[in-house]
Amino acid sequence: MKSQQILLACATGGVAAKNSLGYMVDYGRCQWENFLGNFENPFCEYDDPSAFAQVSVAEPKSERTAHAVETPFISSDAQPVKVAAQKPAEPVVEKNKVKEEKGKEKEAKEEEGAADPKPRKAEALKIKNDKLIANELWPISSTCAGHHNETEEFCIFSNPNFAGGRGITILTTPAEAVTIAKSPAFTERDLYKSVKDFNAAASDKWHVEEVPNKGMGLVASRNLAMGDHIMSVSAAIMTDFDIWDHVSVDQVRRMQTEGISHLPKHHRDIFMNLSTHDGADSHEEQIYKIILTNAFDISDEEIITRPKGAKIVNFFTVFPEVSRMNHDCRPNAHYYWDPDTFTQNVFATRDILAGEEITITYVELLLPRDDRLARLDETWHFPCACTACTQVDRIVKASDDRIAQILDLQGHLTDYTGDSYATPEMAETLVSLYEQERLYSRLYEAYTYAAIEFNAVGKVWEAIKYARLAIQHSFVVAGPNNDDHYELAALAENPTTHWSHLMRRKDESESVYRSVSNPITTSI
Ligand SMILES: C[S@@+](CC[C@H](N)C(=O)[O-])C[C@H]1O[C@@H](n2cnc3c(N)ncnc32)[C@H](O)[C@@H]1O
Repeated sequence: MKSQQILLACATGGVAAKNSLGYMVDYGRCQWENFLGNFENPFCEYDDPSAFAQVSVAEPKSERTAHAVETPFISSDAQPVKVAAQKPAEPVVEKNKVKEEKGKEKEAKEEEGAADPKPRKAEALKIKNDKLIANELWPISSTCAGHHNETEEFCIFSNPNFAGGRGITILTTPAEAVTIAKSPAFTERDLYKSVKDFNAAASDKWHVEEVPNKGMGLVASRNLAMGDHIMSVSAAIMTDFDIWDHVSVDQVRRMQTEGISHLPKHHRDIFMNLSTHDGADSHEEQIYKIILTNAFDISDEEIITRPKGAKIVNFFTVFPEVSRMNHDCRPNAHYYWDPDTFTQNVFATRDILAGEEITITYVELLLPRDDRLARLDETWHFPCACTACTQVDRIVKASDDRIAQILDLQGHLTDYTGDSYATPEMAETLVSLYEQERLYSRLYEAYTYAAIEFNAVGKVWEAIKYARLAIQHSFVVAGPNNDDHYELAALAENPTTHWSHLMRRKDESESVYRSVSNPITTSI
């Protein structure tokens, strides 16, 4: 399963990415230096602040539907939407490689531009055109900034009418603003309305209250059952990751502050109430630190109106109510991003009692206790006080041993070659281990393996049972339209035509297991 990647960043600049299966990549403390040498912090790229162009203001107001009060629905030729699963967390090394390549591309482009000024002119014209269109589509589009050597500009785009008047602000390029404004959440009347209804759902299910040693937290107001919807929340502010490659940190901070001022008061107040982790000396610093402490990493990968071949853009995104959830190494809730509605959706991964805190994880959970503690300390600077972290040594060791066993079993179960030792019993052991470890948001992985392994030896009824369980659990952590859903539904419906059928059966003539070339997409 491809799954959602989030970024939650600490007030002092720590950033970590994780996907909806709890697979987390810590980028570490990324402020002005390369932490652990594994994340090239865009903040560090320019140390000469004068290298940045001064602010420019977008086209005159007459070019736009300034402060439109009418709902700005835009006609779209968008095709019906398929919400695919989300992007898996990129291995850090890969991310560095991408960045390196990006740097080389940039250099090559610069050389090209120096030799022949025409491409640069054409690009500038295109950007101007994008800007005009973006200004038409966004009721408020204001300050722009960029590096003086480049044509790339980043601007503030706000729509105070989005989600029934809750509003949204996006800091990105004009081209990306056009893409977003043409996506279903902004163009389809029913979806647009449902975003309002989602936000209104705050609720008899949960409330915010002070939680010992954690600041504020989300607490269940009534009993919730596994799979219950907890909230769906639209974004307050989305900041394009690439902005730090082109705009100085100070300028980004000013733009974020201006962007927040464009939000309607109600939404702005909820945002301004969020945690800065350790306080702030000015309004601008408060906004900056709120974003660092509370942002999730959202990808536009699944926005279907994205032009073919266009690069994928990631955003630091704050969904204010969702950010009230504190971390727990054995959380009882999980979330996924729905690009159709531009909402972050939270569901219970187990039964939750009234009065219990509702929690998510900020880090990869298939790690020994000490590694989890270290990551949380390095990245968020808080000592994790959850029950899994504060047990006596003997219990911690038993838990660490189970984690090691889980990783070992996964190694076998993801081996689809003829040499694999994987068996249905291994998959059932994995189910049991996840239950013992209370890692409920990962159960569907184990159910998926069990479905495949039983089908692989021809036990179709067990395969159907586990495929159905996997579907039920994957809804909770990745939404109803995740990629694996279709695969698992095909398996549950007709196991004998599924690629996994009899996959592990011994071939009598060659005495080897049959290997497959198209294993299920589960990325764990
Ligand atoms: C996204 S916010 C969570 C909500 C926050 N507690 C509030 O008051 O709004 C993240 C911050 O909450 C605190 N926090 C989250 N989980 C915690 C935990 N398990 N233990 C201690 N502090 C925690 C840390 O200060 C962290 O920087």
